Amino acid sequence: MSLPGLDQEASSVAVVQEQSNTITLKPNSEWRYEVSNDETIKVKLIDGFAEIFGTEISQNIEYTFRGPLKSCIFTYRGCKLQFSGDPSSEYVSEETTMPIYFNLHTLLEEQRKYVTAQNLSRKPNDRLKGPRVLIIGSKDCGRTSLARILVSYAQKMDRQPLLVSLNPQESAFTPPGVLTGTPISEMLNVENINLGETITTGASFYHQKQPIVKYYGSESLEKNEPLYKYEVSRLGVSCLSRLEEDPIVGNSGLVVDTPPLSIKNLNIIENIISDFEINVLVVIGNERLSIDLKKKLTKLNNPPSDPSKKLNLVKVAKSGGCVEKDDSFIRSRQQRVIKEYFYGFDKIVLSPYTITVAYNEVILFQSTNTNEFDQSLIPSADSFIPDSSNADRKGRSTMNFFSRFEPSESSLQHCILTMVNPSQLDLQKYLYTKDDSGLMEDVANSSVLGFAYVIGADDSKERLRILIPQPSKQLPSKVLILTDYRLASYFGGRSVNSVEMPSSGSLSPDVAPGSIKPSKKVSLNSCQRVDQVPRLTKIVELKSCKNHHKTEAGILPE
Ligand SMILES: Nc1ncnc2c1ncn2[C@@H]1O[C@H](COP(=O)(O)OP(=O)(O)OP(=O)(O)O)[C@@H](O)[C@H]1O
Repeated sequence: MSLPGLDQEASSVAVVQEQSNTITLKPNSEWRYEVSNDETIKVKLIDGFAEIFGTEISQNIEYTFRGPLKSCIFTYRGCKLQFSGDPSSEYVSEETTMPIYFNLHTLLEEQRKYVTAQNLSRKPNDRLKGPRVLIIGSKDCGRTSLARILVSYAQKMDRQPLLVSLNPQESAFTPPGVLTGTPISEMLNVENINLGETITTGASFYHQKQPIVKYYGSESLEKNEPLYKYEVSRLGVSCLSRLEEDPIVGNSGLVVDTPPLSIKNLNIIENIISDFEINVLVVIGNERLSIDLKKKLTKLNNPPSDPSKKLNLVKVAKSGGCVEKDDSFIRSRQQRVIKEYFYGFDKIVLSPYTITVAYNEVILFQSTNTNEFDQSLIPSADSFIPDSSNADRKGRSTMNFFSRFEPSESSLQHCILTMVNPSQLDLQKYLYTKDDSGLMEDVANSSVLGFAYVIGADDSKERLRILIPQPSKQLPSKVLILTDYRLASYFGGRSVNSVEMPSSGSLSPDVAPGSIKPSKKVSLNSCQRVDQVPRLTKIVELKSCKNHHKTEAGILPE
């Protein structure tokens, strides 16, 4: 006997639990799941199309997701998933913000098309740049997820955008504590979201990413805000020159992910806008922040003479799936990323190298805590202009971003160090002198070569045992900078019995390269083409649209 009304309700739910581990998703719905620390779930797409933060997953390939993890699998057209393992939480939601994010992608793609067409008739030094997008919002509002979605969709359209991560707590493609800029020319690794494959991880199924990495060393912006701004500006210079030199990347633009920022961090936001020549500022789910930013940025900036530098503010909704990442979740993920940097994971096993170096063979720096030095030495925000003119460099050289320290067991045991390469200096002379003039600035301007882990420091023998990722009898660089990250104990060589590589499988993307033809009439609730939207005259709010219409490529939100 059935109760009146219940049948009707049951048929409207998006999920049908056919077996205990099979999930059927209706179009435009997502399966959200959480995996606890050290737990693993395996998921297979057995029918239809699905994606993880914009990256397509293949049918009949088993994907392994290791905790701690909070994530989702979304489908535009409906799909059937099978999973094994024990997620700590899992449910299906139809309240997705993906169509909104897709609309934002369409808006950016329109701008890329416009820029590509314009650049055909322009000289190399006069080329326009594709959209430069900055994503901001409060903690856990989904900035990183949106950044991944936007670069993945762009990559599916055969673009090569730069993914810039300015959040040292969760650096992209590296261990934490650094700022990165990475050209995305191939799909992202959905199983290993933070790290993925880089050139240090050897042969892999996924295309290896080659980030440019700048040191910051901490996740607290307050600890050394001048250094943070400085490194952001140096990364900005590198990223913009990549956009200028490489026409494919230049037409594709860049997407900048940030730490949680509020209106109190206006100074940092303004710096990022100028350092990366941002022209699309996306605020996630924070009405107050977008209104405050509109007021402040309109007041503080005169309209630029160059129309391609106009700044447009776009407000998008926060996904209901975004979950708060507590401190223990963040720490466990960071520890896992660091271990994987040295040892790889089940599918790509790495063998790091242990070397021994004498205390007097290395030059060690640590980031200065700004609370500890003379505030009058901090240059004003205006001096962090991405410009390498001599006057500017001279001004900065008075700034002590770093302090040198002597190696000892108490200061170095189990610490993570970054290796930087100030190549233009005769380092030998700095090994035996305390005069750091010239060295500090060179260190601040260098890129990070890689990371090292101090297994042990022996004060009696004055020797360090260091783990490095590449085969070498000596350190690739004698200049090392301390980060705030330590591992509780030496994690030792992990033994892994089998090395399994996923077979390639054929991809049938929801958004196949070149297959989507954005509707000529992109109806985005008052959105105009990004480069035509007047500067901050109106906050554009992207909304999802319930109606869909068929295109050659499939379903496209109207
Ligand atoms: N639709 C969704 N369903 C399930 N989980 C999601 C969804 N969107 C985001 N998440 C998860 O929510 C968490 C927060 O998202 P994300 O890391 O993108 O936010 P953030 O704003 O970058 O965070 P932070 O402030 O820590 O930098 C992440 O673990 C992410 O995987």
